[in-house]
Amino acid sequence: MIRVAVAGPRGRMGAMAVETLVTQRDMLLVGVLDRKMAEQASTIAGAVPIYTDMETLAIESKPDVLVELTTHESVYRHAQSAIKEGIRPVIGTSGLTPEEISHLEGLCRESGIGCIIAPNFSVGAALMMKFSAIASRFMPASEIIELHHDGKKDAPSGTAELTARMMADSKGPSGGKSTAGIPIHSVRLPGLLSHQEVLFGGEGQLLTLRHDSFSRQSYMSGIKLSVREVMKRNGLIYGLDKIIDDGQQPI
Ligand SMILES: NC(=O)C1=CN([C@@H]2O[C@H](COP(=O)(O)OP(=O)(O)OC[C@H]3O[C@@H](n4cnc5c(N)ncnc54)[C@H](OP(=O)(O)O)[C@@H]3O)[C@@H](O)[C@H]2O)C=CC1
Ligand SMILES: O=C(O)C1=N[C@H](C(=O)O)C[C@H](O)C1
Repeated sequence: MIRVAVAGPRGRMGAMAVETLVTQRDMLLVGVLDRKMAEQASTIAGAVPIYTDMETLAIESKPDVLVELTTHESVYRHAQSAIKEGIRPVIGTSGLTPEEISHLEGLCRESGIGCIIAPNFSVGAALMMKFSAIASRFMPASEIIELHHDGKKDAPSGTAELTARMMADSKGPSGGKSTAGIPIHSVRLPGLLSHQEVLFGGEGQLLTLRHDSFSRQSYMSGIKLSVREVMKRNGLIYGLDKIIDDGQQPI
């Protein structure tokens, strides 16, 4: 049994993750981390206790894995405390800086535990990133347009940042390692959920790679896979694409 905790259980993603994880036969939801207790309850999803600090959650519920789905303001703090408590983070929250990711990588190495940061848990988005990395070797002039619902708090999206990083890495040293070379445009509108286009311009041609999430269900398989995989791995993995082997069964 993998003992799992979820941070951000009242959120759009966290609530769906709780619903999904409680149904998994090889997982036990042992606690949730919220910043306030629910109005009149100290448990959710049956009898799962609600905690307001990581240390108490760690001591009382002893999770193996923390699924982090809060905000860019709290994810770094939660991830650091989890690793220090020997809890393996599966981070879906966007907004970690490159410096914060490097620091978490060091903490994981020191502690000898795994951590997965997946700015996008949907398999389609992971494939879009892989294909974009390949395309950028042949068509280096490119720009990213990410489009999200108007409730999204951060910009640019974590998906766009990882896509740009993978594209820059794939161009080799001359392409640079920063995302700065690849412009990212952010659109926030009601009616949208999560969408991204990567445009590659060439002489008399345009290649467009596009991914759309129409429902947050698109992320649930990736969350389940990440919880299982983080138990088998050591060190920090950045991107769902790194844990989807070529030729593997559809997730
Ligand atoms: N990796 C992926 O595939 C996906 C990632 N995301 C990312 O996941 C994150 C959450 O998105 P979404 O669910 O839409 O956002 P929501 O705003 O709906 O949910 C965030 C939740 O986190 C809670 N929260 C904020 N701070 C804390 C804290 N310190 N401790 C505990 N809980 C806290 C909020 O509580 P309160 O209501 O009190 O503010 C809220 O309930 C975002 O960063 C988003 O970009 C989203 C979709 C897919
Ligand atoms: O806030 C969202 O909704 C999403 N956030 C993630 C991101 O920043 O890339 C993943 C997905 O795009 C949905």
